[in-house]
Amino acid sequence: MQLVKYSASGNDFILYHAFTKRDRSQIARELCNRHEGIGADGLIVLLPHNEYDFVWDFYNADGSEAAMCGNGSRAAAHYAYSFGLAGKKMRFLTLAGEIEASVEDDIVESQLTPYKILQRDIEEFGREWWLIDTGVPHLVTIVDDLKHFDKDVARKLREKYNANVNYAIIHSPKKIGVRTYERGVEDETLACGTGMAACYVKAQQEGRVDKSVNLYPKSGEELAIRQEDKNLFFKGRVKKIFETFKEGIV
Ligand SMILES: N[C@@H](CCC[C@H](N)C(=O)O)C(=O)O
Repeated sequence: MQLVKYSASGNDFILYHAFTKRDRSQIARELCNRHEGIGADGLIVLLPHNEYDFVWDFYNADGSEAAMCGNGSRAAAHYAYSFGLAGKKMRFLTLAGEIEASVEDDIVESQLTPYKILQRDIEEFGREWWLIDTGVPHLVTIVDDLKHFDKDVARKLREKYNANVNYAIIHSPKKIGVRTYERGVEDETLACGTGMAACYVKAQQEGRVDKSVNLYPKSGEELAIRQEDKNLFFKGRVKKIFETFKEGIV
C-alpha cells in the first residue's frame, strides 16, 4: 500500500485510500507507533462514497476511532486533491457530519461541523472550563500564561469527561495561543484543529475576540479561523512529509 505522511500545523497523520471499509484500529496502532512504526498522531483512510467525494475513517494513534479531526480534514483534502480523488473544492463525510474543504497549493481551508456548547462553568482544579463539541468534545480553559498547561491535570480531566483538554491564552482580539492534550494520543500534541476551534468558540462567546482570529498551537504554525453563522472555517498550511510503500496494509 502507498502511504503518505502529512503534517498539518504539527499534528501528523498517515494517509492512504482503499476501497472497502474494515476495522483498521490495529493498523493504526502499528503505523502510528513512534518507535516501531512510521509515527503519527492519527491514521486517515479515504474510502469511496456515492454522494460525497469520499468518506474517511479516522483513527487516533491508540487505534480508537474519532468522529472528527480538524487538522486531519485539511491533510485529507490535500491528499484527495493530489491523488485525483476530488477537485480543489470538495465535500466529504466524517462520523461528525459533512466537511467542505478547498485546496490552494499547500493552504487548505475546512468548514468544520457546527459547534455545540455542551456545558459552561465547570469548576475543576481551581479553573473554569467549558465543554464544547467541535466535531469531538473539548474542555477549554483560558489562562494568562500557557505555562499553566498541566499534563497531569489534563490527563485526569480527559478521563473524567472523555474529552480532549485545551489551555488557551488570548493575546489580543485577533490572536489566541493554544496547548492541547489529545484523547487517543494520550499526550500533548503540537496542534489540534478542533481544539483550537473550541478555544475560539469560548473566547468569541465571551466577547473577547473578533470574528476572524489567528491561532497559534504549540508548533507555532499560524492558522486562521473565522465564523459565519454557526459555521467555523479553519485555514492553514499542510505539509506532505514523505510517501512510502508498505506491504501488508489493507
Ligand atoms: N487532532 C484532531 C482531533 C483528533 C481526535 C481527538 N484526538 C479525539 O479523539 O477526540 C484535530 O485536529 O481536531
